[in-house]
Amino acid sequence: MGTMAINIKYYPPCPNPSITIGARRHYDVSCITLLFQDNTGGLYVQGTKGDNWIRVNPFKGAIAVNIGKSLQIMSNDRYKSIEHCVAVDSRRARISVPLFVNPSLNSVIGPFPQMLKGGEKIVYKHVLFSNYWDYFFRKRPSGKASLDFAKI
Ligand SMILES: O=C(O)CCC(=O)C(=O)O
Ligand SMILES: [Fe+2]
Repeated sequence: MGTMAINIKYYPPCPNPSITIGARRHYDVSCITLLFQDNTGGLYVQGTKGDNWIRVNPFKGAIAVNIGKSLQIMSNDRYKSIEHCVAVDSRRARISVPLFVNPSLNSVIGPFPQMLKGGEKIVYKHVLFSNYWDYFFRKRPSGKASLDFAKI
């Protein structure tokens, strides 16, 4: 069984958005993050070539699903985690509610055999999730290089 954690985030209006950031660029350590957001907007994800930020426009009733680093390991890179950040708005407050779905701390994570195509090279070893968690948060703020911990 995994664990779930919910955050409730309030971003007040900010008079100077060009020199302020709501949430720094980072990856999530989770398997997946379900993100409920109001209609203010402000979430950006990194484009796949790593050179542009794409605005995730809020859509009434929609839940944004973000892949985290743990699912990237479990899927042997088939599902890649995405870097994201939050910009603030000069006039409008924003509320977002991310629900993080994580492996339990005492579980061992690694590529699922069912996820591997025939002959696919395994790129991650099995690691205790609590050790990976510690490593990830020692590498604050971004989690960017955290996959090194599990790389073969
Ligand atoms: O507020 C948001 O839209 C995203 C928050 C986030 O990325 C996080 O809490 O990890
Ligand atoms: Fe995040």
